Formats: sequence, structure tokens, C-alpha cells
Amino acid sequence: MIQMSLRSFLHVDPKSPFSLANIPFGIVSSSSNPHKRAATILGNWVIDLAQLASAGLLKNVQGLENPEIVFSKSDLNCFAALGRFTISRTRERLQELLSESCETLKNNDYLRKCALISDKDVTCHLPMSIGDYTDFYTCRNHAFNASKAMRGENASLPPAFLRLPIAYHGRASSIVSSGTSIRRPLGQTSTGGEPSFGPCTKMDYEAEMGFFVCKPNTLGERVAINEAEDHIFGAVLLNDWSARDIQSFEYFPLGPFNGKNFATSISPWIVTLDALEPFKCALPEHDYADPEYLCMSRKAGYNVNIQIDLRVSGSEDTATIGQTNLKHLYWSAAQMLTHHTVGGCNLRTGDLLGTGTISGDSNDKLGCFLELSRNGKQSVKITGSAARTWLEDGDEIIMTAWAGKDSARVGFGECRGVILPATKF
Ligand SMILES: O=C(O)/C=C/C(=O)CC(=O)CC(=O)O
Ligand SMILES: [Ca+2]
Ligand SMILES: [Mg+2]
Repeated sequence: MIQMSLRSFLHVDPKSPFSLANIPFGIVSSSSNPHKRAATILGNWVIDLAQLASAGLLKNVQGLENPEIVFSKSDLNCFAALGRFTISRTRERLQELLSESCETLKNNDYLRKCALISDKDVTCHLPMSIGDYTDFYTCRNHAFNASKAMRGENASLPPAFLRLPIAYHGRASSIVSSGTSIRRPLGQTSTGGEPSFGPCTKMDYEAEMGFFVCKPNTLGERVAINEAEDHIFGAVLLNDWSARDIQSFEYFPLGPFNGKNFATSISPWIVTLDALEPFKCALPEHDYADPEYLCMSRKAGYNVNIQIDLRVSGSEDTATIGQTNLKHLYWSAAQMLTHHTVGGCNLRTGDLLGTGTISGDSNDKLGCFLELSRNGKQSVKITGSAARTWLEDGDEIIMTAWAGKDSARVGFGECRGVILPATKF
């Protein structure tokens, strides 16, 4: 591994989620160049990787054969498919080029002008072409609270929860990038009697993370647990918007359908597993011994803070409604991936695995309104006179996440979305 100073020649605010210790990957366009292309971000500077490649600064990165082609594409799938080793070497090369001790980019005014763009002049797009999206349900606190909220105080964890990471197959086509507005869905709902059709009245968010697959596996062949992390590119924030009234009527026995398939938002920058490595922590104790195919080091969780803010419709008033942490997951990302493939299902480059809603163990650490309002039974004070049981039209959810100390933060930026009124029906 290359040793370099973790200070850059560029100014980086100590609170920035995008320190030199991070170097995530994304897809951007800019006011001066509308073509989508690959980039990284450092502080408030977006760095155009296609430009660095065409200037020859990314040759000699092991495994990165055609950086100009790979980084000129409108998604990161080709880059991700090169695998963890090459992703790591590329990130290290970028850290070297951006460090204060390296003269190459620092002293090249022309290239700095072409390759460094203010984040204000950039639009971020979905980083990957997502073929398939699977949403897991791996946080014990959430599963316990959601069971009670949906199925009554006597309900307990779903029967398989402690034995395997449970999941449903989600919808990839409606995954949108942060900032895309979310249309309140229409659907059938029932409170016990005759169902009625209309706009969702129990609009919810779910604070999750998503892991992107880099290395695919062959149909019929499972991924061994000790190789699972080689198949994971990195992570993003994920909001699995949920229409709780539509979901509760439709979901027996096959699981959520229209209650969750109308939109899922993700943050734009993929934070690599390498950047997250220093924040590895122990998974919670398991009640049962894991089956052999899921047995791995207990140090497979990540200590990443997650914050959920709500901006109240029609105002600038914003309040934090939840502060949780990725470490609350009962199952690791590696266990999710291995379990997904255990029967021979093939994952492909660009597939996205959602973790499920992440909640801590107290009321200020919950990841959705289903838990906060006990499925609409109690009102939640937001700020000033504003209170909510569910999201209203015009409300905005802003999720952020970060690990690490000031000046070396490894953060995700924002995952935000505003609720638009339902279409006329
Ligand atoms: O246990 C139940 O009956 C219902 C649980 C949920 O509704 C949780 C949910 O929406 C799954 C998810 O986190 O996506
Ligand atoms: Ca979910
Ligand atoms: Mg969804």
C-alpha cells in the first residue's frame, strides 16, 4: 500500500464528509459538460476522472486497462466489474494525486482547471445501472418494533429472523438519485371493511444503507462467506419509501408490492468498503449459532452514524427525527450477499442490496414513522407547532451518514426527497 500524507493541497473543511480518507465514486454532469462521466469528490471539489484519465494520470493503476473508456461511461458498472483489487488501487492513486506531497496535479494549472469542478456546478446521477434490487430486513430493533406496530403488541420477530437474513425482491426501475421528488402513490387500502382506492394516507420513509455488487457470481454457484466482501463495491444511503396503508392490505402472503415499488432514493457517492474498513465493528451477539455457510468473523459490522432530518412542508424548519447507526444490523452485508446466492441465484455487477430499516434501541434512534408513531397511533412533535404521524405533501426527508473524526471523515453526503401530492384519480 502506498503511504501518503492524508492532507490535500485542496482546501477541505474538517467537517466535510468527503475527506482524503474517503474518495468515493459517482457519476456526474456539469454546466460546462452535460455528458455523464465518472468522478470522485474531495471537500467541495468534484474531480472528473475522465479528464484525469485522458491526461494519462491513471495509467499504471494495476488492472485498470482503459481508464479513459471506463471513466467516460454514464455508469460505474464497467469500473466496478474490474473488482475490489483494482477499485482499491484506483482509490489509492487518487489519494496520492490529491495529496499535498504530490506535485503532478497540484502544479498543473491547466489540468486543475479542466478536472476540478465546484460541487455547485455539478449534477449527480445514479452511480450504477441497477439490474436488480433486493431489500433485506436485518435490524433486530426495527423488526421487533415493526412487528408490534403492524401485527399487535403480542407479535414477535418473524420466525426466520434470527436464523437467516430475510429479504424480498424489490424494484430496480424506480430507484432514483437524491433530490428526485417522490409522488405520493395511489392504491387500495382497507381498515378491515370494504377496500377503498385513493392516495396513500400513511406515507413513510425508511432509513437504510445499500451495498452495490461489483463482482458477479455464476448462476448455480454460491459465494463462499469468506469471499463475499470481494463481491461488494461499496455503500450508499438508501430511503425505501413505503406506503404503509397500501402495504398492510396487500402484503399477505407474498410481501410488499405497490406499497414499496413506487420509489427508492439513494445517495450519489459510492463509499468503498476500503474507506469503511477502519470503522469495522462487532455484529450484535447472535442468539443461535450461525449455520456454517454464514459463519464469519464477528467483526463484520460497521460503525457509521446515520441521521434523519425532516424539513416541514412550506417552511425552512428542519428537525432531526432520528439518529441511528449501521452497527445495529444483526446480519452483515457479507452474510446478506452469501445468503442471497446460497441456492444458486446469480448476482450481477450493479445489483443493489438494501439492509432494511436501521433503528437503535430508543425513541430518538428510530428509522421510520411506522416505529415513531406506532403505526399512526401517536403524533410525533417535529419542530415548533409541527407534528406528524406520517409524511405530508411538501415534507422533505434528508438522510446523512458519516464515520470518523473531523478532517478524516468518511461520509455519504445526502439522500433527500420531497413528497409531491398524488396525481388526480
Ligand atoms: O412484520 C410485519 O408484519 C411487517 C413489517 C414491515 O412492514 C417492515 C417493512 O416494511 C420491511 C422493510 O423494512 O422494508
Ligand atoms: Ca425496507
Ligand atoms: Mg422502496
